[in-house]
Amino acid sequence: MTSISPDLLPEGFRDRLPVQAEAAVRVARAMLDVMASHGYGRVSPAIAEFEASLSARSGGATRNSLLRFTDPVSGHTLALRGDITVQVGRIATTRMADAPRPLRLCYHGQILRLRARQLRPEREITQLGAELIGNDSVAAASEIVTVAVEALESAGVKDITVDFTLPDLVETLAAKALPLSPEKIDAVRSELDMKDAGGLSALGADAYLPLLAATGPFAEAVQKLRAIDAGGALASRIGALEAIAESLGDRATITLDPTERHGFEYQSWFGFTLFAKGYTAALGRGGTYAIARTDGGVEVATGFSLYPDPLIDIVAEKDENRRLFLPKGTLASKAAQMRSEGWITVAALDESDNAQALDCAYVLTNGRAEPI
Ligand SMILES: N[C@@H](Cc1c[nH]c[nH+]1)C(=O)O
Repeated sequence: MTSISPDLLPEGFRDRLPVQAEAAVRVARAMLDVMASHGYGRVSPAIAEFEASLSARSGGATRNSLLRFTDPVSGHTLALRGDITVQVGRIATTRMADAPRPLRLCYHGQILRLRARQLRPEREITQLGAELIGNDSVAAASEIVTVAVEALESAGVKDITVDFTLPDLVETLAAKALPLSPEKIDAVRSELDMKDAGGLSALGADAYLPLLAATGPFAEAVQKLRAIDAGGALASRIGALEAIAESLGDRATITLDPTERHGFEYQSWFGFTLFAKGYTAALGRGGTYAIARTDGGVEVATGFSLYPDPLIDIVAEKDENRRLFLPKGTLASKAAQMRSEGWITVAALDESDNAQALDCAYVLTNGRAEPI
């Protein structure tokens, strides 16, 4: 493929050409079909919204990552969406506030980031996911993790790993079992996130050091976490993680990294990241969270988002070429028959059209598809 001139598109944006664009649709279709089959109704939120409401719902952390602009029509600052989950929350608590709970919704679209991230140079990213609104129980988390894994499987992803985390672990322990002054909570959280033992000691938070070791394959890591669990503050969390893990069975490898916070800006007691063999970056993320309601209350929810861009190129590469060249003069009825048999027909418009040049792997010869 010809290289792209750097001034054709801004950094981090890309066009998909035929084979990749088709693979993107197929991957999305397969994943959305899984969500639909579990009862998730599709919503399609707006690409841009008022910046103030979008960032208020995004949990401060994403405010600086939104791409903003002034709308010449309304005069307001708008932002391009950076996470469709937040928009689904807005829809659920406004226009669908009276819909029965639990409310199952799914979505698919492009999101935008102001800046590229270390492992992801893209700024326009495909996001696809499901949100279960009105429930953040173990049953809800088990369903969400299962649907997420099934959605990845539907796109041909194998050797999936689900990494569990406890996003509010530090707050939970700091409340009583391992007391911390409120101003230290954030600092301890970020040292744990960076796995920095020295940093923790410097903060006088040695009691939190063993948490760094409670990481790895689920069964062992959960035992370590239980051994640390001062005063049983985490007993119900540990039980919940075990129940979710059990519901997954041997469908995926499960690991635990209880102090992982990165990317879990608004999740509450449960979070998970999806990885798969052959992919360096995470393919998805999810967890439990709370959505602000218009009456000042909150509503709990559980959901996941997948980021399928890296697997689209792989699916595209594996694509079998089913393009069949139809020489000039082929009967329309024959062409229709070949399409109904699953062929992609490419009709010659004049005698000079060439099968190979038109990327066909087969030519219709004596009424049959013959490989070139
Ligand atoms: N939208 C979140 C994941 C998520 C969905 N629902 C709950 N959490 C993300 O992309 O990081």
